[in-house]
Amino acid sequence: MTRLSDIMETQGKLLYSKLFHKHRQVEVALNCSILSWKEIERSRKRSSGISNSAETAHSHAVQVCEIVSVCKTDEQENTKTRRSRTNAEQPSQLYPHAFTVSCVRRTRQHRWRCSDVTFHSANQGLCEQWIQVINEQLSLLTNRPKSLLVYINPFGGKRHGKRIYERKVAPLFGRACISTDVIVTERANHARDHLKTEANLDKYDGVVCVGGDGMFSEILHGLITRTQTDSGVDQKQPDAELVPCSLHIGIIPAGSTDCICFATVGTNDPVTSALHIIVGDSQPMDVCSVHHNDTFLRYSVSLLGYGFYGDVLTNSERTRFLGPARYDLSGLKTFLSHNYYEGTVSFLPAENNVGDPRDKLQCRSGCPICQHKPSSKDVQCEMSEKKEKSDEDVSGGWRAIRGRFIAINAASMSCACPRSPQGLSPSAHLADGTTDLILVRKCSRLDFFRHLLRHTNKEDQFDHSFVEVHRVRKFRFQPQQHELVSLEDLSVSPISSAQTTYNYSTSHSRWSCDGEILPHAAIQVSVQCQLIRLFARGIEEQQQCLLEDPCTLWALEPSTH
Ligand SMILES: CCCCCCCCCCCCC/C=C/[C@@H](O)[C@H](COP(=O)(O)O)NC(=O)CCCCCCCCCCCCCCC
Ligand SMILES: Nc1ncnc2c1ncn2[C@@H]1O[C@H](COP(=O)(O)OP(=O)(O)O)[C@@H](O)[C@H]1O
Ligand SMILES: [Ca+2]
Repeated sequence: MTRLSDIMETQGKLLYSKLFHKHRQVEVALNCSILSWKEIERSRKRSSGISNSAETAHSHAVQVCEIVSVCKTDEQENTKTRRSRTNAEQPSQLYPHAFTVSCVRRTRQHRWRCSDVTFHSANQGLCEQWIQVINEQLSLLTNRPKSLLVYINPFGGKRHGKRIYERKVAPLFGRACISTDVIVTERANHARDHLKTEANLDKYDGVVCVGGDGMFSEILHGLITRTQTDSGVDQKQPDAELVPCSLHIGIIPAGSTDCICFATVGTNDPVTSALHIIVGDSQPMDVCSVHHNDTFLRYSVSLLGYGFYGDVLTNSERTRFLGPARYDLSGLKTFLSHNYYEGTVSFLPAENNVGDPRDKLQCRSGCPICQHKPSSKDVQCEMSEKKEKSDEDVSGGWRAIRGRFIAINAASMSCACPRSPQGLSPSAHLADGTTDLILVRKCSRLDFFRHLLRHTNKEDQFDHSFVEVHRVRKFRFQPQQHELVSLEDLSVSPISSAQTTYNYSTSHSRWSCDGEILPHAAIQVSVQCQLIRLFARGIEEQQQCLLEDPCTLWALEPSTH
């Protein structure tokens, strides 16, 4: 059977009608990618040569892929609108039928909102036809999730996770006809364990995490482990070729730092995140696998931090009851302690085609550097070419730096968050298969303060003599001495030698791995390119927002006259 929309498409537009919007007559047109409308009277003036500067404000357009839903307007709503005007000649009284289109509207600072636009008509059949044709177009958008598995951490951040989901997110999912199974976690690792073994993942198009970076880490581990188990891959092998996860992960921010959400969406706002999930955005993301000798420890997507950030996290656990403020208090305490740690960092630099941490080419929506996904074979190939070219290179391209460090940070993404809107490494990429290794050597308190302060403004935090940064594919860290003695032995009783009294707890820091403490200081890290995908699109440039502005889109449309 030929669909109505197929017939209309052969005539250029899927649908075109004169309808009423906000008591004014408008021309409404739909093609396969854009729904647009403009006031008839004003557009006539324009065609007769009268000033058009004000008219563009009355022309609107929305991309079909950013329509959340379309439905018949509630009869009561419609009556209310009509009664609100006293004039008996109001067109909406003469045109009692209506349909409402809900769509994405961009507001300030990368925030999205859901806006309703209602069109009226005298003809009920015409309204039904509009609803049917728009719905047909929406059903062609196959990237949109229809069924989601939602995990809520009720204790993350300010403990508002459940309320945020129920009040701000669930109604939007309902409007977009997305079905959900919701699990409110009852203990730490509940979500991870459920994903690993119990959940029937065939039922879902994605998993939603309501919580902070720690909760995201649970979902990440559950999903990666499950994917490897189902594909027969042993993730514990350091050289295992991991299989990318087929389900997307959505993040509704309800934690303390929420840097993974902030760095992939541009804001920590539950409604914005819900809308990115609804429209089925897709952002691939690198995952670091962390091993101790040949033992698998954890995965990381944001910050692996030894020294300062490891200590901030360790010290903050005791004051978890303070919520997000625990990090500021612990940050101040750690800053005043001004500890440094000795060790050797070895790393395998990335090839030149992925840029440099100081090139100021920030990863944004549609980032060209992240478009090209090198296979592990490509990487091996480029590495061996590099090795051949360098005569003096006897280490397979690896470099080693020994020193005393206040902080060793590996940022696989910018780690932008409200505390640091540009992040720890502003030019790090979400999906280029590399991590930015930042080494902050021993320096004065004042110098370290200056370095920290630059994370809060636009100054270059790498422009210090005691800071260096490298874009790497793999790295290792070996703390000074006693790395083979277990943590418990060392932290309980300091080991004495003839000349020195050695105290593990002051000479070693701990690694913070996306907000979780690792049990070993000696680690090996390898970046797995684009192992997971989020319901996000990366941070949109200002320019991209402008292009998607309704007025601009209308100007691009062919005339309907
Ligand atoms: C002088 C002010 C300096 C401010 C410097 C801010 C740098 C912030 C960089 C944050 C990078 C965050 C990377 C992500 C980490 C998260 O995985 C992880 C877990 O998140 P979750 O709780 O949501 O699960 N979060 C964290 O580890 C929290 C890191 C927060 C660090 C705050 C540091 C504050 C430092 C304050 C120094 C004060 C010096 C004052 C001197 C007078
Ligand atoms: N029901 C629960 N009870 C206690 N801890 C939980 C529960 N659900 C998740 N967690 C754990 O809480 C920790 C912090 O969660 P997160 O949502 O990241 O909040 P925050 O950003 O405040 O740290 C995570 O390590 C997670 O494993
Ligand atoms: Ca990266």
